[in-house]
Amino acid sequence: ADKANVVILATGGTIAGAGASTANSASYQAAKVPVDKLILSVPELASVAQVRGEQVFQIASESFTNSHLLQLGKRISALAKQQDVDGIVVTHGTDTLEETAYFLNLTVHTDKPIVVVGSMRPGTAMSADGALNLYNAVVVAASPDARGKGVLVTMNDQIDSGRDVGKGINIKTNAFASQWGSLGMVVEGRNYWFRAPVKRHTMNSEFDIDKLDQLAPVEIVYGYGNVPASLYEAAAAAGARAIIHAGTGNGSVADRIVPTLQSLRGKGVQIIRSARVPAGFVLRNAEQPDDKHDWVVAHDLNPQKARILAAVALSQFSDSQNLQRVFWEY
Ligand SMILES: NC(=O)C[C@H](N)C(=O)O
Repeated sequence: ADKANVVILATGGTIAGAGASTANSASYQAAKVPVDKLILSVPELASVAQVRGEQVFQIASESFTNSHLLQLGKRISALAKQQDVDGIVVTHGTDTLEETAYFLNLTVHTDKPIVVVGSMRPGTAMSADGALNLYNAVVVAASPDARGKGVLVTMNDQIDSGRDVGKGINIKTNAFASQWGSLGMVVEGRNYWFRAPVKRHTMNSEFDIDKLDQLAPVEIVYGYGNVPASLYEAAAAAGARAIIHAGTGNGSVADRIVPTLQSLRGKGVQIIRSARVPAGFVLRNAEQPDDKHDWVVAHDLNPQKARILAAVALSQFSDSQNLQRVFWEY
C-alpha cells in the first residue's frame, strides 16, 4: 500500500537544540537545527511515511505568544484540508507544549491526526530522546487508527491527549503525564490504544481556527500566602478580560483578596478559579460561593490550560454561563 503523507511543522525547542558536547544534556541552545536536518537525522521515518518538513518558527517554546498559536493553527488547518496530507506532526519545545496542544485540540477542525512532540535532551546529547519521540510521532500521525482522537502528544513512548497532558518534571525524560492516564503507547512502530478522550475537541468543537484572528487577553495570578491584591488589579488594568486565579488547594482565595475579585467581576472581568496543585479538580461552590460571586471554575484544567480555553472562548462570547459551560465540556 502507498505510504501515508505526513507533514512535519517545526517550531524549534530542544528537539531542535544543540549543545557544546555529548555530556550536555541540560545546557544547550534550543531551536538551532532546521527541519530538513531533523528529518534526515532519523532515516527510519522514510519507512513509515512520505515525510516532508516546513519550518514555521525556530524558537524556544517559552517564547510562544498568542500570535504564534494563531499562525500555527491556521497553517495546520490549511494542510489538514489537503487531499495529499494524511497527518501532521508539530515539533515543539516542551515548556509550553501542553498549551499549544490544547489550543490546537480546541480550534482545528479535522479528524486527521495532529501530533505534537518535543524532547527533553538536545539531539547532540548522549541518550537523546528526540529521535525516538519524533519517530513515534510520525508513526501515530500516519495511522488511520489515530484519527478522531483529538490532538495527541508522543513523549517517552506514551500517546497522551493534548488536552490532558502536562509537563510535570524538568530535566528528566519522563516529563509528560496525564492525570487521567495516557490514551496508549507507541512501541516499535505500532500503536496500542487503551482509552479515548470524552471531552469535545477538533471536529466537535464550537471554536474554529479559520475564523479566529485574535485571542482574548487572559492573565494568570498565582495564589500563595501573603499574595497582594495589587497583582489582580494590575492584570485587570493591563486589559485582562479574565483572570485565572492559580489558587492554593481547591482554588481557595484568601479572605482579604475576595473583595478585590468581587469588585473586578463587577467591572466585567471574569474570575476563573483553578489550582496550583498539579492534580485533582476545582469544585464549583466549594471553598468559595461561585454562584453568588458569578465566578467560574476551571474544572481539572491547570492554570495555563485554563488561560488557553478562556482566551479562545472569550474571543467568541463574554457571558459567565457560557464560559462555565465550556470549562465542563472541553
Ligand atoms: N525541553 C525543551 O524543549 C525546553 C525548551 N525550553 C523549550 O520549551 O523550547
